[in-house]
Amino acid sequence: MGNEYRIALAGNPNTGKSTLFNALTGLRQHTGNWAGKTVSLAQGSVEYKNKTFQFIDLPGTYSLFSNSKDEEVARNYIVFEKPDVTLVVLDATSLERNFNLALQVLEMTKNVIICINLIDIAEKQGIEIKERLLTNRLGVPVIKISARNKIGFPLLLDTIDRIVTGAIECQPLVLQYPDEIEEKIRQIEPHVRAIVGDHVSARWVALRLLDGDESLLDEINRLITLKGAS
Ligand SMILES: Nc1nc2c(ncn2[C@@H]2O[C@H](COP(=O)(O)OP(=O)(O)OP(=O)(O)O)[C@@H](O)[C@H]2O)c(=O)[nH]1
Ligand SMILES: [Mg+2]
Repeated sequence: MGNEYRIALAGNPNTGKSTLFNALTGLRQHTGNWAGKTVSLAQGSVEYKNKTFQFIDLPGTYSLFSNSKDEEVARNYIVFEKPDVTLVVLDATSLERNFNLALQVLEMTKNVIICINLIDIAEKQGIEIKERLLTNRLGVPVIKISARNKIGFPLLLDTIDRIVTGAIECQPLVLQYPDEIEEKIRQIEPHVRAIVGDHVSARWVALRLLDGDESLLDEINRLITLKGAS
């Protein structure tokens, strides 16, 4: 299945992930105007340039730590299932709040596209979004879309295609923490890398360990045990 790629949709609740998913895949997954609607992972595919893009609609979450089952589901999918590309869907009318999750995803995985959705509403409100500047700052493609009006889809599909073929190489911004934390990361990271290898970002795991994320440790333990048994 060399021509099949998995594309995950992540984002805050109510940013239009399921609307985008339905519009792209033609599947009629129920969407609603309230938070936390998506609980199971809907999947649907799109054929594009002799490739199959398998889209996975992740639950909407405000962060990707271990605060809830939904956060764990979305986080585990991005980190351990390793989709070929992760789309982060943001609400153009509340970018500042939405970027919190986008920055978390950039710490977790490399191949990311930031989709700034609800651009129709933002334009009506006079909000100007400089996607080129954002692309340069974040090191990954930033695309303006309107899922409901199917605006921006050709560029989005083409950008996915160019990432999976290697024509675009994402170089996500590495967030710098205060010196004290960076020093701790430097101490922990090599030990983490010895355990997780290149499969998961060692810097991200080190940060989560510093944060005392025990649920993540349990998940890594579970995966190592499974791997050892197979
Ligand atoms: N005006 C406008 N509304 C949109 C657009 N995209 C989505 N919406 C609306 O935003 C609301 C939320 O959309 P959903 O697709 O359910 O959002 P979601 O991200 O899947 O939400 P959760 O599953 O709860 O995380 C719905 O009322 C959509 O019709 C858009 O481009 N423009
Ligand atoms: Mg949804």
